[in-house]
Amino acid sequence: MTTAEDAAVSTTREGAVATVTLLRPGLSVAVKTQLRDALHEVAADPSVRAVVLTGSGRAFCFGQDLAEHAKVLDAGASTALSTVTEHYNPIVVALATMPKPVLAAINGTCVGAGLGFALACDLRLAAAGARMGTAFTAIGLTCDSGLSASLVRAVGSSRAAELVLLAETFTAEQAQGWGLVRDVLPAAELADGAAALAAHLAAGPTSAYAESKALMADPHLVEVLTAEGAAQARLGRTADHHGAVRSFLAKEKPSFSGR
Ligand SMILES: CCCCCCCCCCCCC/C=C/C(=O)SCCNC(=O)CCNC(=O)[C@H](O)C(C)(C)COP(=O)(O)OP(=O)(O)OC[C@H]1O[C@@H](n2cnc3c(N)ncnc32)[C@H](O)[C@@H]1OP(=O)(O)O
Repeated sequence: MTTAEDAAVSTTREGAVATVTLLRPGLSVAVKTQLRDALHEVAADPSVRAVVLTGSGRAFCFGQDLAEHAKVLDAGASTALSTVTEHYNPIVVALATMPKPVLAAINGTCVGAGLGFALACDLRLAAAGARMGTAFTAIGLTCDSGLSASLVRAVGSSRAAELVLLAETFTAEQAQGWGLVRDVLPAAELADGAAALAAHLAAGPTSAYAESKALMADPHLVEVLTAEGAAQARLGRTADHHGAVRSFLAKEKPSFSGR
């Protein structure tokens, strides 16, 4: 039973629209498990006909909580990989296969697995100036949360390679120019803008949306997620990854040996 102070994710309802909010930007085990469970709940609820995924405060999602992750790495915990199979992958599959429209309202910084989650949604709105990025290679990892396929599908292989290999952040405005984001709104108007679009979709032909999503979905999603998990398992043991996480937390520039 999650008590109020433990709540890392909240779900609110406005008519047939459910809004799932990440209350913390770092994907800790608590955030991931509560997000996975919240998405399963709204997916199974026939009275929910559209879903909004958003964050709170300045950030949408920072990706894996690196402070928590460092403890797992230091402990050499074999559970580290299960986070991909038990947390990340079920969240992405829930978003991508939910039989109703899912909007990401990107209220602020959106990087790493956070970007993967946003791209697993059907539509994206973003706050003006929100920074987005892949982040993975900057800490010696590769894509997960389906991003190795969803980013290529969204922006093309050339730009996807640039975004993954260079791990530079980009703005919501740039994302809009690439077709990644439907609309960029002033931060103060994002929630209302997302609510209006979600309400419009919630009043629409839900079965037709579900069938359309199924037809347009990536037929290789599960295969992609499995391959990403295997790659993360290999990379998660590298000195580069361990060193980069330590450097990030120490606010130092990482150095990479290439292994
Ligand atoms: C040994 C056995 C191993 C077995 C196998 C292991 C498997 C390993 C793999 C497991 C699966 C991993 C899945 C990974 C998913 C991911 O998402 S990886 C990517 C993680 N995210 C990042 O790397 C992003 C890091 N953050 C940044 O790049 C920047 O912070 C930013 C997001 C671009 C924002 O920059 P800016 O606006 O300049 O703000 P900052 O000052 O940098 O940050 C503000 C505060 O927030 C803290 N913070 C930011 N990101 C994180 C994070 N990811 N985790 C924890 N904390 C974060 C940052 O430290 C600042 O904190 P304060 O200094 O206290 O304010």
